[in-house]
Amino acid sequence: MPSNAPFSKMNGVGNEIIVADMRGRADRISAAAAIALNADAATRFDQIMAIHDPRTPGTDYFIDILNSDGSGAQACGNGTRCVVQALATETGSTLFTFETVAGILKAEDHADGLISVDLGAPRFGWQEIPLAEEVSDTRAIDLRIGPDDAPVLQSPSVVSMGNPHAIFWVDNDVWSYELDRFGPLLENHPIFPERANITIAQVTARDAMVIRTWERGAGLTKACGSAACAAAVAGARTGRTDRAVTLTAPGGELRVEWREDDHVVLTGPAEWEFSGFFDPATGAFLREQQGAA
Ligand SMILES: N[C@H](CCC[C@H](N)C(=O)O)C(=O)O
Repeated sequence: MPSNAPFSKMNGVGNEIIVADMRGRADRISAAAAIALNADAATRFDQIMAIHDPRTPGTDYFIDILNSDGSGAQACGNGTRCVVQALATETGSTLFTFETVAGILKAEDHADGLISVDLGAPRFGWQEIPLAEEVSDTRAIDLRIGPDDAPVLQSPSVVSMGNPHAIFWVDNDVWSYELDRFGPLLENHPIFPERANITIAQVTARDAMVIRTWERGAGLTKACGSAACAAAVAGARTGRTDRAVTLTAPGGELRVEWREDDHVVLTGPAEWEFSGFFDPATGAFLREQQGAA
């Protein structure tokens, strides 16, 4: 039976992340293990970032991403920053190239303690997001919540950052919308065959917005990095904002730049909380005592 694997509980502006060290082993973290870890208050998480040995020359590691419901995700910006911080502490390197199921991404640990992740180019085609039916303009799709003549949320911009996102633009305070009630309906709406991450965004300046996200497979989170990227890109694409934006999520601030070369770069902090060992098959874990050898 494979032995336990080391993990660290971390967060990226409040996005709860478990970084699991699966290097040197062939097994994968099971959905059951993810669900068990999420059921314990000490290890409750939004995503697990599992670091595996590299599969492709030129990449440092392969990263598997699991949501707290056990499903897989293709991208996780905040989690990638946590991975960078863990690996930078271990190796002293500051530049990393990761492979995920969505492709290759590069990340950098800056001297000021912030970490940048290049999530690559956004995709706007309806098949790429994906949507269930042909939509010619993904800047605003026909989808609403609430009565037809007085919708509460409507006409989201949709974009893939490797994973599917819908951004609903709102005029009022983002806290005045019942995202916990609408989130599950929108995440699972038939227009999204692979479900979607749902964000409400209030633009407050050409370079600033406030966001809240209901994550696919994880529910309400304090921040979602790829959603911040999707919101910034959709803001610029619809003429609401410039291409460099500071986004305030419930857990803190993230900076996103949609560069002229089409790459989207997310910058923010990462924070270590505690470490331990867990069983990737069952999720049973032991917390490392601070100061223990
Ligand atoms: N928290 C993550 C995104 C997780 C997305 C996941 N919920 C999905 O199923 O796509 C982030 O910082 O980008």
